[in-house]
Amino acid sequence: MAADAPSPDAATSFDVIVLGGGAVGENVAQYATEGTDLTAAIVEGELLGGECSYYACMPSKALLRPLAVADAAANLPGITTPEVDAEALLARRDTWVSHYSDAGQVDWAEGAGLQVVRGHGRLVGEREVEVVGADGRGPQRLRAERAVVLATGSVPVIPAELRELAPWTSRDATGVVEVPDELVIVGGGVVAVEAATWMAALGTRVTMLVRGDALLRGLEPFAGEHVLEALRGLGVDVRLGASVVGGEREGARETGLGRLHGGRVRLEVESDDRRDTLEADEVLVATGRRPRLDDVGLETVGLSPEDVTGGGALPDWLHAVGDASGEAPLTHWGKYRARVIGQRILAAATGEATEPVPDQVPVPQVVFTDPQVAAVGLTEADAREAGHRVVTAQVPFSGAAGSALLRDDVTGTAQIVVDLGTRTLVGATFVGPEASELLHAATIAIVGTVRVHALRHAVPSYPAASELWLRLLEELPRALRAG
Ligand SMILES: Cc1cc2nc3c(=O)[nH]c(=O)nc-3n(C[C@H](O)[C@H](O)[C@H](O)COP(=O)(O)OP(=O)(O)OC[C@H]3O[C@@H](n4cnc5c(N)ncnc54)[C@H](O)[C@@H]3O)c2cc1C
Ligand SMILES: NC(=O)c1ccc[n+]([C@@H]2O[C@H](COP(=O)([O-])OP(=O)(O)OC[C@H]3O[C@@H](n4cnc5c(N)ncnc54)[C@H](O)[C@@H]3O)[C@@H](O)[C@H]2O)c1
Repeated sequence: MAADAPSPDAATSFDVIVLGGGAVGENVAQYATEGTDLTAAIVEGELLGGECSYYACMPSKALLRPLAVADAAANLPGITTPEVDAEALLARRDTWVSHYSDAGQVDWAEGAGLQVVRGHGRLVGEREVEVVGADGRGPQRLRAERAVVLATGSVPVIPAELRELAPWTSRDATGVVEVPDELVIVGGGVVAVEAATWMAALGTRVTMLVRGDALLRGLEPFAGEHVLEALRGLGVDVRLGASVVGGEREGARETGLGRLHGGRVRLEVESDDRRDTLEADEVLVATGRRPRLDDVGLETVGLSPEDVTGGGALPDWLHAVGDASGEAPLTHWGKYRARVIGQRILAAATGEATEPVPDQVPVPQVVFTDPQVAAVGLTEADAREAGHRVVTAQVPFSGAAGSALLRDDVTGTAQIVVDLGTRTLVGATFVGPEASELLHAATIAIVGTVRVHALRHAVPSYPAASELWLRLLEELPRALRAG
């Protein structure tokens, strides 16, 4: 059973204490102890399983998948188009978030021999942690004999001009209960484009205010262009170069997850030196996230949040992983780093050899819009900026029989970026239906430093979408065909 802080009979000393029981915290605790007698406590202030399980990845993908299938079906002659059933869609979301119960995760943790301590944890000195229960009980003092891991995740950044409006954050969008007739989304990143997709499907009139001139900056420009076209096709009013400079709302207050947070919102919007007023039932802030390190007691050990996220060395007993570390805020990346760091903690305790880790591991990411965007490694621009001499190959997503067969209106683009010196892949981006499934081959090619001439002998099945790889390799200069 999970321990409520403070629990008089709970052990107060553990080999490893993990602050934050998101997917990443769970993984690091598991990898730091598995197959040994080492003990670990996971201190969790909300739900074990964290943001991804209840408020982020799981609910958003539970909402998006039926929509993508319905849209594909609408463009596949031979089957009757399924209709979106909002109530059933939200019910699917509720199932996938286990109705906001973490009982299953607690069972898993206990099965893995991990102690769950409920409450807010903070450092109070070297290897010393204090936990205060959600009801204010405590504090309970815990001691880490070997390591403390900060896996406290991240919080949304809310621009000052919107704070007084009690805006929706991504939690409300994924947990939507009261579907607004009109919604303004501020931001043009991943949360914004995914949320716009499901909110539009639920029948909301969505306006996106994007301060830059493109969506999904940081990815290949063609990715943002495809998604812009798709969102506009769904009826989303995407306004580029538009910034919120002020706003007001009557009765702005927290009313609960996914419920309207007050009366109508009035926003002052600046674009092209013009000011307009925009009204809506709700405003969703999707302007990025920052590591949650303000309230973990770093000052008690002479550290600041910047010391943790800056990439410098931390004391040997302290680690940061996942969103809290300032690295790519993605579940799979955090879990990868958790496996590496967990294994290092275990190795230090047992004398086992540490697993070798390559210097440069590329970060993959999938944006689950329709079409999907899947990218790994460097964009062409980033590769050039990093000093690589590169060549790219680009083909339409419909360029192979298998990818064209996926639906009759296939749009999208596939591109690889190849370093001319090493003749290996340094980046790849696929935009198209089910593009996520093409990505891992690129990740393997980069991690394995496979020369592109060798990839020509990796034969994709016919007619599968992976035949796009053949098209891409054929587009490269002939000189690269020789090893
Ligand atoms: C809408 C949305 C959709 C997303 N979709 C995807 C996706 O499809 N794929 C993907 O890879 N990534 C996705 N992400 C990113 C992903 O959610 C995060 O990268 C991931 O949750 C990070 O995991 P974490 O364990 O580091 O942090 P979290 O999941 O945030 O977990 C941290 C935990 O620590 C607890 N905590 C914090 N401070 C304390 C404290 N002092 N004491 C005790 N407990 C504490 C919190 O309650 C929380 O449970 C999405 C993000 C959002 C916002
Ligand atoms: N499918 C996935 O893997 C997935 C899905 C959702 C979120 N995530 C993760 O969550 C993280 C956070 O997502 P996000 O969309 O909030 O952040 P983001 O960094 O992807 O996008 C933030 C957007 O807000 C804009 N912005 C920033 N400050 C602003 C301001 N003051 N006013 C107006 N616009 C502003 C930026 O220009 C950008 O368009 C992402 O980095 C991503 O790693 C992943």
